[in-house]
Amino acid sequence: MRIAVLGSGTIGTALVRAALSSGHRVIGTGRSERTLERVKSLGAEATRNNEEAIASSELVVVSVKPQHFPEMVSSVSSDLWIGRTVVSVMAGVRLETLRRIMRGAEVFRAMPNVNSTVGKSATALTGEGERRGEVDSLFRTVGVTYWVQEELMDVWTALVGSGPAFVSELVDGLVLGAVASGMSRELAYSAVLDMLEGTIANLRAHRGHPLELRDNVTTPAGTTIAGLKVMERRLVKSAMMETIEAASRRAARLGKVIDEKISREISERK
Ligand SMILES: NC(=O)C1=CN([C@@H]2O[C@H](COP(=O)(O)OP(=O)(O)OC[C@H]3O[C@@H](n4cnc5c(N)ncnc54)[C@H](O)[C@@H]3O)[C@@H](O)[C@H]2O)C=CC1
Ligand SMILES: O=C(O)[C@@H]1CCC=N1
Repeated sequence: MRIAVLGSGTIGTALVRAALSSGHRVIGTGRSERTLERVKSLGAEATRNNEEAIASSELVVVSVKPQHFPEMVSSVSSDLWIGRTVVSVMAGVRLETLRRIMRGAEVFRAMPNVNSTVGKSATALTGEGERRGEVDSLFRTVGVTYWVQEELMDVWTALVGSGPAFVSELVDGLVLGAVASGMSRELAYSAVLDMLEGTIANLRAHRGHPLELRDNVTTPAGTTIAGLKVMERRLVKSAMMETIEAASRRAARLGKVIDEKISREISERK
């Protein structure tokens, strides 16, 4: 298949790589010379011209930032979408919005995460169409896939899309705590990553509630309960809950704002 990736940034580049590794022919677009050179160095074609990329491809991945989407689609002739399969990885932007601007295309949404750059994304997919299998295969090249109802995309975006940033903040906090207690940053960082990997393996092996693992670690009058008391006093769990809710609300808001811009764009075209 011939695949176009519109906006070859962090996620777009991971998908260019994935598509090439699956034997597809790929054309990536970007605005800067640096982006185009990077795409070429991976073995794909590169162009600034989104229309040229769409016209020559069966499957089109839209991986520009949501804020750049209205401007990007306004520079593309609406006829070009007819008969294409389009997959948007943009946060918030709804299928309904995509269908309205890309008449005649079958549209899907995907929400991967930055771990796609190391083949370890968990990607939510939604939408319907004949190329569902090909869309699934593309994202399985960068990790695991889950087909979900569109209603879940905003919270998925918060939990899994933004999740690596939240976990990185927690990792940084743990490392700094160890540094404050006298450990070198380098040793602490390596130790935290090993501890996280082990904890994930343990949670997956036991498949119970995470609090069962917590209780197995927590010795009466021991070290863990001393730390847990601080987490409880500082409302860490509550903060994590609010973090996911805030990010999810932001995804929904972004979708609404982009939908309004696209509606204006369509009425101006008429
Ligand atoms: N970064 C992440 O962890 C995740 C990002 N996403 C979504 O993926 C999309 C891309 O995000 P990133 O890769 O982080 O952004 P990025 O900024 O790294 O990449 C976007 C690329 O699009 C290019 N671009 C902008 N307007 C363009 C146009 N008119 N034509 C061609 N190229 C254009 C930019 O120059 C840039 O290279 C966003 O919509 C975001 O919501 C989804 C999941 C995770
Ligand atoms: O922060 C963002 O909006 C994007 C979507 C998910 C991860 N990064």
